[in-house]
Amino acid sequence: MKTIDELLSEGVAGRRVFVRADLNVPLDGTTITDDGRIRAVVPTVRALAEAGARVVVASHLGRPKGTPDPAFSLAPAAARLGELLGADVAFATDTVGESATATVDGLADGQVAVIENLRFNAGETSKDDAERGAFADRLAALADAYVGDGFGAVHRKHASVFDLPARLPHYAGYLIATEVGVLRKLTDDVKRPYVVALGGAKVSDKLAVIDQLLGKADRILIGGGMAYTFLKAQGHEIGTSLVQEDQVPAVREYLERAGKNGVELLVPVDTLVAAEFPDMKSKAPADPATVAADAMPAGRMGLDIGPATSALYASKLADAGTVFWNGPMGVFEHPDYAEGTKAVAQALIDSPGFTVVGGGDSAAAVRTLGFDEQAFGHISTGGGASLEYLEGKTLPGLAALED
Ligand SMILES: Nc1ncnc2c1ncn2[C@@H]1O[C@H](COP(=O)(O)OP(=O)(O)O)[C@@H](O)[C@H]1O
Ligand SMILES: O=C(OP(=O)(O)O)[C@H](O)COP(=O)(O)O
Repeated sequence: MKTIDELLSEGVAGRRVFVRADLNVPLDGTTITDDGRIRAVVPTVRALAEAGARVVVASHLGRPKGTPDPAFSLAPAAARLGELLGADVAFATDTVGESATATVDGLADGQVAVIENLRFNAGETSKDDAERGAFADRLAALADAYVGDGFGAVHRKHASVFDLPARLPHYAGYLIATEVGVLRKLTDDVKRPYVVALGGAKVSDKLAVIDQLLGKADRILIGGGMAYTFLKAQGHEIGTSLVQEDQVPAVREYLERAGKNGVELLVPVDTLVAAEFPDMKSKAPADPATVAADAMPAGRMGLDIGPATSALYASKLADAGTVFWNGPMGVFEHPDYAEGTKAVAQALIDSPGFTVVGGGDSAAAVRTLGFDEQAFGHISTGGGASLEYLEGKTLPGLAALED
């Protein structure tokens, strides 16, 4: 894999360099609530700009449906990137249209532009190779070289991640190099017990990862929106909680296999429930009840792990040699559902082992809940990407950067 340092040594002055970043940051309206992913790509963008490149930064944000949707505009991220760089950053209001072409054509050496959300185009995420390829062709017309630095998206076989690097001289950016360097430690030299904590809302993606983790981890702690598919698989009532019905049989099989393999696969013993998902705007008190995991009332939604589960999970982290945590334990953005996530974050800090927190929201959680980033071994910008790396899978966005 060639790195950005090789590109810099070849000389980039006057060349248009496409940087595929992951600027998928949490937003409250147009306010960025955690800018960690933007800060993470600054070294790459700054190095290119200082060397005189015309830098074209691209990313997805959220999951728009292949068509422009102002709620998912990258404009706030572009503005924040400009603040962090201490320079004007141009913004194209489309991705491969007139605005993008004019904006890139208007760049002087050393200037930076952000183009609009890649996922405003159906070609970005299409499963059809030709459709993705056609979109990648249009992206390729904007640049002379490609730097892959969107680590959080390298597990996606998307046009800007997988197809575009094949069309341009391609290099790995500083963030990808750092992330891979750290995660390699978790595959090559894992100190045991190896504990993986999983939560969050991308239930389908993350349930699939457990299959492989059962052969690698000593303990797997389940929380967040994933937990209720497990409780359902155990035959419990889960009310209106998040669930991945089609994966219930697979989860049942995981529970059985964990028992046979001697892996501790732990699910919550208690949970916080409420009548509805909390109002994130007002953050009004939600008044949840704590119930045993096998006694959830119908019509209620599980929104955090309960205190007994927090204590149990803390005890399972207390002697860990290695910890990987992806996915908040509850809807931490609301103060009434943040305790489980806080407890697990604190347990990682207290653990003697090497600790890695991965994922856009998990990283945002530890920062916005007031934890010191330095107290963790590594905070990764990738959740699903890190998990799939740890699974041992070939990641499209890394494979595409190989020579
Ligand atoms: N019980 C739950 N029900 C619904 N959403 C949940 C639950 N627990 C956690 N979440 C949500 O999961 C989201 C983060 O999920 P995800 O994107 O999978 O994590 P990451 O970005 O760290 O990989 C948070 O916004 C949080 O509110
Ligand atoms: O937020 C992301 O992943 P993560 O939630 O696993 O950390 C990445 O930006 C990938 O986004 P996607 O899961 O919509 O492809």
